[in-house]
Amino acid sequence: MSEGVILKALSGFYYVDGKDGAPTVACRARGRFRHEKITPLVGDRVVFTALSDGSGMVDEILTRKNQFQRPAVANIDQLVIIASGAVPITDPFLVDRMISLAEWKGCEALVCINKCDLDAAEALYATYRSAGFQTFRVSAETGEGLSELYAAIAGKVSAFTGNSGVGKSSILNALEPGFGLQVGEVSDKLGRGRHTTRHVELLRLNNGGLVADTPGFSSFDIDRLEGCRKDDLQHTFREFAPYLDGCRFVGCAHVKEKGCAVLEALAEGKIAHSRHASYVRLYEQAKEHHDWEDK
Ligand SMILES: Nc1nc2c(ncn2[C@@H]2O[C@H](COP(=O)(O)OP(=O)(O)OP(=O)(O)O)[C@@H](O)[C@H]2O)c(=O)[nH]1
Ligand SMILES: [Zn+2]
Repeated sequence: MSEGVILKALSGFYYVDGKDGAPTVACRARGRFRHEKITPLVGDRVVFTALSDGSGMVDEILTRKNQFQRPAVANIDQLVIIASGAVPITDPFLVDRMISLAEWKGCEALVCINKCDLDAAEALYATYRSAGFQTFRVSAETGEGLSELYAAIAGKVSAFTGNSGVGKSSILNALEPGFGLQVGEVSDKLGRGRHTTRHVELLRLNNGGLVADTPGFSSFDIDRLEGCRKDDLQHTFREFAPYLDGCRFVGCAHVKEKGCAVLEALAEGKIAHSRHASYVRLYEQAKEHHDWEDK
């Protein structure tokens, strides 16, 4: 028996990495997973048995560190959130929602601003750096900044996400020329075919990292932060942490309360306005959702 990672799931087969250059093994899952209603996921760390015909059998799924429903992946170490100050300009709210999702699921959030050859996006860069995130400025076009990004994903399991046309495929191709992912004009990509279900796959980098190929913001399960209650949300904004104990009222929502230490920090410029605005928007969503759900 060996240990490996599921890189791809397709038609009942799970493609498990062959460590140290050994070929990927196409495995079936033991029947008991079906009886126990457990579906192996891409990213799962598994124990498998190689069979004499070259195929294999997944015997055991090791405990997951986290899991996402859309795309269906497990054990993501970090979300690499790609943004751009050039067309198509990224709405910071979408970045903040992804960051909260990452924090909620227990993975690191990295912010990577692409298309710096066209626009350096100083404000975005300053916002995320000062909020305490690893923030990169890159250009898939010129190669600027890519070596820092490459180093940050070495040895980790990363999922790249970002609005359509921001350059996710271009960055991955520039990092690993062997990938040959399809890059398109923004307008071409809006046509038919873009909405067909895509299978997630983990791609292996030469630096030991694995990356999930490019799900867009819309395909990540971010419509609502699954299970994240309005009172939990404050903890997904890491730059609020130093102030959370300083509010006058226990259970302060940090929206418009008197004596709120978060709002004071906002007024003093210690918290970015766009970040707090995203918090308020997510807070309202969480409130509505759970009011509805609790009835
Ligand atoms: N100037 C410039 N153009 C870029 C850069 N990165 C990507 N592009 C262009 O932006 C367009 C979209 O790039 P993609 O890599 O296909 O974007 P994507 O994020 O993978 O898009 P989806 O697959 O729709 O989610 C292409 O025309 C790229 O050539 C960059 O750093 N600078
Ligand atoms: Zn407060």
